[in-house]
Amino acid sequence: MHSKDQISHDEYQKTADWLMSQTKHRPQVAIICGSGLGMLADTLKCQDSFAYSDIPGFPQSTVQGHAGRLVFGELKGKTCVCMQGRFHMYEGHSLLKTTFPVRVFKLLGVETLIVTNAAGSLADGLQPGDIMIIKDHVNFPGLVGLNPLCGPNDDKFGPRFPAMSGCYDKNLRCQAMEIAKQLGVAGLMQEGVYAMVGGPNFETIAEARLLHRLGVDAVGMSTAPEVVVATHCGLRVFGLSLITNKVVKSYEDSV
Ligand SMILES: O=P(O)(O)O[C@@H]1C[C@H](O)[C@@H](CO)O1
Ligand code: HPA
Repeated sequence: MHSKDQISHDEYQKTADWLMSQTKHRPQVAIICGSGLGMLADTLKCQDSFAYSDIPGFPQSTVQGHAGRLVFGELKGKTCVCMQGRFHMYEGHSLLKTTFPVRVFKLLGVETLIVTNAAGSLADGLQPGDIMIIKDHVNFPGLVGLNPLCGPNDDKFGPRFPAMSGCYDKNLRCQAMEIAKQLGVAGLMQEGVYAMVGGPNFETIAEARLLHRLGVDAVGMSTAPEVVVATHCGLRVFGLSLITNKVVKSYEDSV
């Protein structure tokens, strides 16, 4: 990593200070809305919203279906901040830029990060329209050193070698399943393992078979770097994948 790619603590703090000067909301929960899930932010009450282009230091979203707005407000009695649109490695952002908002959330006083994404299913039991509660992830870019924590460690955020076992909070996963049962939608939900690939191309059949054999249930191109950075700085994490497609695993099914 080049030193020009580094982001100083002051830069995160400046963005957090600017946001706190613009809104009275002090969120406990941050929600990153994946592709097609941005409408959740529209349901917040007493909204204050900011275009990413107006927020000092914030990266810009280039993906269709991502509005590029940070929305503060109340959701079921909790003060939240929602990202309508996230940053992906395949857009050309450095991993520190893709995860920039997570550290800003920490400085705003957020305690819990909810990550959502669109993902392709590799598991027989996960159909398009189902929701997977993420119980763990395989961070393929991270395994080969494409990790936002590479480079000098910022001790003010967390330790040099943070543990990632249990990074998806067990209590939150259990609560989500209980609530799904109460709402009568448990049949659409199950826990599973998400894998992040770099993208932007979708998987070859050989790659899909490899992921399946490795125990991956759903695959996408985001989320893992945000969760790594959130866990590093002590945020509690809950994650959901909205299954948008079945990944093609058979040469007979390919077009
Ligand atoms: O932000 P997310 O992860 O929902 O973005 C979607 C899913 C894949 O990462 C990528 C291609 O579909 O866009
Ligand atoms: N592969 C990778 N990323 C994805 C997919 C997929 O099949 N669907 C949605 N995001």
